[in-house]
Amino acid sequence: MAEVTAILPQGVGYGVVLGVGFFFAAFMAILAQIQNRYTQYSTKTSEEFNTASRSVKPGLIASGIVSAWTWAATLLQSCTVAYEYGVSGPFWYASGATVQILLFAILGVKVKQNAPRCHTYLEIIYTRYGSTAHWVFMVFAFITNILVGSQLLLGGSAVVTALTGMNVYAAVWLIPVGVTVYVVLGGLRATFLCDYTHTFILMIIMLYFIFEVYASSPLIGSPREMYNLLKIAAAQRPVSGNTDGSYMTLKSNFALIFGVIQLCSGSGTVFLDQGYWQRAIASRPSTAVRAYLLGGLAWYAIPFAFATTLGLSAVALTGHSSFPTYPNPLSPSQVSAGLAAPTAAVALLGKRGAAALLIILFMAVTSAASSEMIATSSILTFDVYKLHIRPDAPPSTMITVSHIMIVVFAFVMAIVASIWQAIGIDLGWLFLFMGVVIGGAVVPVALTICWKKQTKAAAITGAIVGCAAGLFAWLLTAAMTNDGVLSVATTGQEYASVAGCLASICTGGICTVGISLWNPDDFDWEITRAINRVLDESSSSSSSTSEETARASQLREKEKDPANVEVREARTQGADDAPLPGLKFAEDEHPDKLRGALKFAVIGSFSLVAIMDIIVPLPMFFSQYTFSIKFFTAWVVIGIIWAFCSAFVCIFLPLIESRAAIFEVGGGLIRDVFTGGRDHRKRKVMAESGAKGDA
Ligand SMILES: NC(N)=O
Repeated sequence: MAEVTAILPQGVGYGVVLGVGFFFAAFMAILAQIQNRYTQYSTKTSEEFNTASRSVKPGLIASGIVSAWTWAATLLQSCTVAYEYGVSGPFWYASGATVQILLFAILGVKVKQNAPRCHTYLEIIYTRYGSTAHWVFMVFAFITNILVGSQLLLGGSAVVTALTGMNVYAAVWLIPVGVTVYVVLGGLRATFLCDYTHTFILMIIMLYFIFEVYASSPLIGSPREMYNLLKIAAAQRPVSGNTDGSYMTLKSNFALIFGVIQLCSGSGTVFLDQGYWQRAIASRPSTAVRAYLLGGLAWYAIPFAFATTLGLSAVALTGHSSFPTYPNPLSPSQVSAGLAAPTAAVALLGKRGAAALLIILFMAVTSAASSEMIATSSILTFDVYKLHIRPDAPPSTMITVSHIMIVVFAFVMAIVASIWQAIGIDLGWLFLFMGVVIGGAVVPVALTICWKKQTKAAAITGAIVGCAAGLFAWLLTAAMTNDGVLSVATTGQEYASVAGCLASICTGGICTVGISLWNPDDFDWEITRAINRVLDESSSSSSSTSEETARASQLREKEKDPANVEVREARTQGADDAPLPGLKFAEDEHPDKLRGALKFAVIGSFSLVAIMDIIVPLPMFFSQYTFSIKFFTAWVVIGIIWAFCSAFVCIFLPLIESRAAIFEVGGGLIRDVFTGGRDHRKRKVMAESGAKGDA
């Protein structure tokens, strides 16, 4: 097997992992200071730290969704399937994993309708089904976060090592360091802002690769040349299961199987990951749907355009002397480790390509890892510590626990990734395995917030039986298709994985629906609507810190201004740990008002899913169509236009929406520069004296 020799010095690996990590930590520290000084939101309150005061606008939520859902695998595995199956690989990677984000728009509205003050989806499970179900689903939630977190580190470290020669364990342990610091410093809102900058950089580098490959590279430089090179590749290395072995057809049996795996496993990694619930919780009620639909559509372009660029470049350039393993193709283990994208980047652009790939990957890994960290920390804080250890914990303790749990989870991610590395599990294997183990809990979790007839027994049985059925089908298929041999290689094959994923998700769904219909519940949503309402109404007393009381007073002052709808909305949604008594639903939070948003979510998400997963691909699959040069060019151009639209959503929309806040912060900074901070101190003293007067 030809090795991929490190093209960059080790120092660059350490420099990116530590240097860029600490740069963002410092950036986050500054952002948190600015937020605390110039806005009404303080990172020192646990509501703000964990829910961003439920006031974030759709553009920033969409950019946060894109950043959380852009894993190392989104860049690497999408290129792997492009390398293995041709154009259908990126298509199924993107179409299979956008669906869950689009459908989550429905859960986003449901959570606003039925549990508007929850911090985690597990609080809803606890309130509806009690302690046993809470523990069962907490295990599924932790497995999801640990699998995703460790997979991020595994994929990220494999590429850092391949490109720079950095020790793989050093990469696994050092990548989370900077992220931990910045998440602890900033909490959820500042994490969104940091995610925004990561996504900004990621989009720019993706567009750089696209233009290099399809416009300026002397090796490819146009869709026509790519088309010709892919034709030559198909003659030399035909793809098994594709029409005529072509790389330019959606009639690809293994890509279709991969698409089904992607659909199932993506459902688990979205619906069971607190990170996506957290973004719905952080949204304004009226705009959660828009944020998820926009986020899903914007994310689609990343695997689709990136892998249609670099994954296909790897196929096209495998026979070129600049390819790192020339004259050999990548070995199966190199493909499974995710090396198609870095080898293509090196073949195209040498050291520049390696450096660009290293940075884009680091951006993806760190921003997705930050989402996993804050999500898991919220579960450990609200569901383990608050519910089961210290129900009367004051806000100041909750915030300390949140910080500690972020550090704990960083250690867990690194330990588990090191174990995978040591026992020879790579990114590809883990990617195919995840849906098998967590799929059973998907339908029970979704129905907990959507269906009043689901019973506790049905939810628990569905999740556990689904998981068991998935594991059984996975191992049985691996054994049956490999003469009884069970190994990492045989259990990492597509047939075993698709059997396990389908068995897990379908058995879980059938069990939970069947048992519920046999003896249905008639749940009263008022019970989950009351989650944290009592806490909100009573917590203005002793448990609040003086800063929180002062902040409550500031909010009361702002609230008196008839123009300040935003502050009233934040207040009624528990924006602070010390709100006023007698909270009511905000206007747009009332369940009846959200019916229109729900209808929009259902129609929008189902229509888009039908287009992406049925209407476009299936006729092209069954007609066995092989792309003509014109069709391939149009395919590439659509990818490029989509990438630009995504860049607009992720880069410009948050700026446009937040212009008032930017001016407010900018005004505060300018005032401070000209008054030496006296004006700010005066306002603070006034707010604090107002707070004392109120107390
Ligand atoms: N987030 C994914 N499935 O790339």
